[in-house]
Amino acid sequence: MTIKQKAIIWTISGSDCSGGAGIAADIKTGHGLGVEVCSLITANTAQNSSQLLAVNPVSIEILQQQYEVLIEDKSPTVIKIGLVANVEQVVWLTQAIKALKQQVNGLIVVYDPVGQASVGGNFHSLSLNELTPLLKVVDIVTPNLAEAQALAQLDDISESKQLAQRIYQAFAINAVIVKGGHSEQQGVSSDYCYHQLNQIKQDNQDKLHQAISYQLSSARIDSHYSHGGGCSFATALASFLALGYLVRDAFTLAKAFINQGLKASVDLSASKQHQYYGAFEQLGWPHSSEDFPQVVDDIHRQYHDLPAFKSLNLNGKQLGLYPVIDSLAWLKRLLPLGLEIIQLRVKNLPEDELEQVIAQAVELAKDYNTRLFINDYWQLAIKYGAYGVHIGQEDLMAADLAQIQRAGIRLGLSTHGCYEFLLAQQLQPSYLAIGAIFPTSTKDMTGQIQGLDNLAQVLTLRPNDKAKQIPVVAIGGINLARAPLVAATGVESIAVVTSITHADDPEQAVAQLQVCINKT
Ligand SMILES: Cc1ncc(COP(=O)(O)OP(=O)(O)O)c(N)n1
Ligand SMILES: Cc1nc(C(=O)O)sc1CCOP(=O)(O)O
Ligand SMILES: [Mg+2]
Repeated sequence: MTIKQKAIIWTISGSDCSGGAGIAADIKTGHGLGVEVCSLITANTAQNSSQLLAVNPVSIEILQQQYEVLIEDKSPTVIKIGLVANVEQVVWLTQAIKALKQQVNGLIVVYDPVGQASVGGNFHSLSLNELTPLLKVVDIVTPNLAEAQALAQLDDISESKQLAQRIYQAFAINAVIVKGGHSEQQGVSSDYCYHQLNQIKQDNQDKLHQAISYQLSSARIDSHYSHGGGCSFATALASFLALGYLVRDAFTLAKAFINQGLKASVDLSASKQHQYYGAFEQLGWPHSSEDFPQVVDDIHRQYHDLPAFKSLNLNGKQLGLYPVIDSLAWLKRLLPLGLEIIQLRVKNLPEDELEQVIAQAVELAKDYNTRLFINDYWQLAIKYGAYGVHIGQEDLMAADLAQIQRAGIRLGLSTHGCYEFLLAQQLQPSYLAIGAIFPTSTKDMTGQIQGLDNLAQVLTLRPNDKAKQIPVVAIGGINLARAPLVAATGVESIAVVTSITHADDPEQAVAQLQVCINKT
């Protein structure tokens, strides 16, 4: 058996003697998510379910000792900072992070700016001015609404978006996630992330403008067993980042982790007569689709009342092998092979030639029972009555989905990770593609390689009721050796380019790949 080296995160925060928050929450969270958690304790807090009695900061000397032993053989991938107790600690921590960033390539620092205890009382009396040097070296902050108002210096604003933007601009923070757990919004908990895709802390300021935002929303779950929920969110986020997830996916998984824990806490809450403030339940990797949030996005605001796209009408058959080819010659060669689906993916053809190719492709496919999807060119797909169109995430906003729907042609959507998968699933397309499963030479998919575990994970994001599940296609780097592993996840279809177009015998490659995917 090979044992995989675990990713290491450091938590730099306070100890909570009641065991619910701080270091205790961080260790339970990280452990359940499969990362190794090392701790640097900043303070020993005396608290229980009704009061915060004392915060006893540790000295800089003790912090330095913890740092020195850890850096020797437990270098972190991600650092999560929680309670920082005084100005001396801010100064020390700022220097330590600067030094670590020189030493550890790609280090990410997440700061959960805990200020007040939920049972009342302050953890520190640091002013914003005093905290600013630290804020300027961290990459991600995860304030709740009150903490965001303090960081943004906008006490009368309760809109997460505005607060996040202000914090982002004031401190050049790579991602600001404003948690909605304590907001006044009726029945809904909405978390907002303002994120700059390129790492500005090691880059130039021009890129400040390329920010993108993500909003996730769930039904509010009220539980008195939520002590340490904020720490757990930040540590879950840090753990998912350490495991290699992009910010948008780590954010989504962390929100699902919190929903899962809060739901488990509800029963415990109910069993207590009075409002005992118990510890948040850390239950490991979130698996149930019901714990995952809704993605709130402009595209959904625009299309919230659009009905589901037409189905692929498989009548119990498996979608199977999905060749993606780039010419009429390939289409003519593959159509007679009895495939359920083929995609024409043409790049860089002059406009008039492109239109001719699409028109002819649709005409050719009419003599076969193969579903022909046109990649990218949705207007031409509608014009020539193609069976369907495949659209990528980058083209989603520009495409007129209502027009595609009215034209009665099917829609396939690309996704890369759980955030995009949830977003696309809400649009109810005819199929969902997920990639790139493996590295591929066909397209630059840097940073978006899913692996088999992620493929299996997104498949669980579909509703439990099989009849309501949208078929999923796996794509990217799939060859004959890997196809059985992909098929074993239960995915309905595998899409391939080079495994067919670069094969010595493409017809044989089709037959062999078909066997792999249709066997399951
Ligand atoms: C089945 C399938 N999945 C994903 C893609 C990729 O589409 P997109 O993201 O639009 O990228 P391009 O193919 O246009 O480069 C696909 N074509 N088919
Ligand atoms: C076109 C494409 N889209 C991907 C995605 O993940 O969205 S991966 C990919 C390339 C697929 O080619 P091959 O089978 O040669 O690896
Ligand atoms: Mg495309």
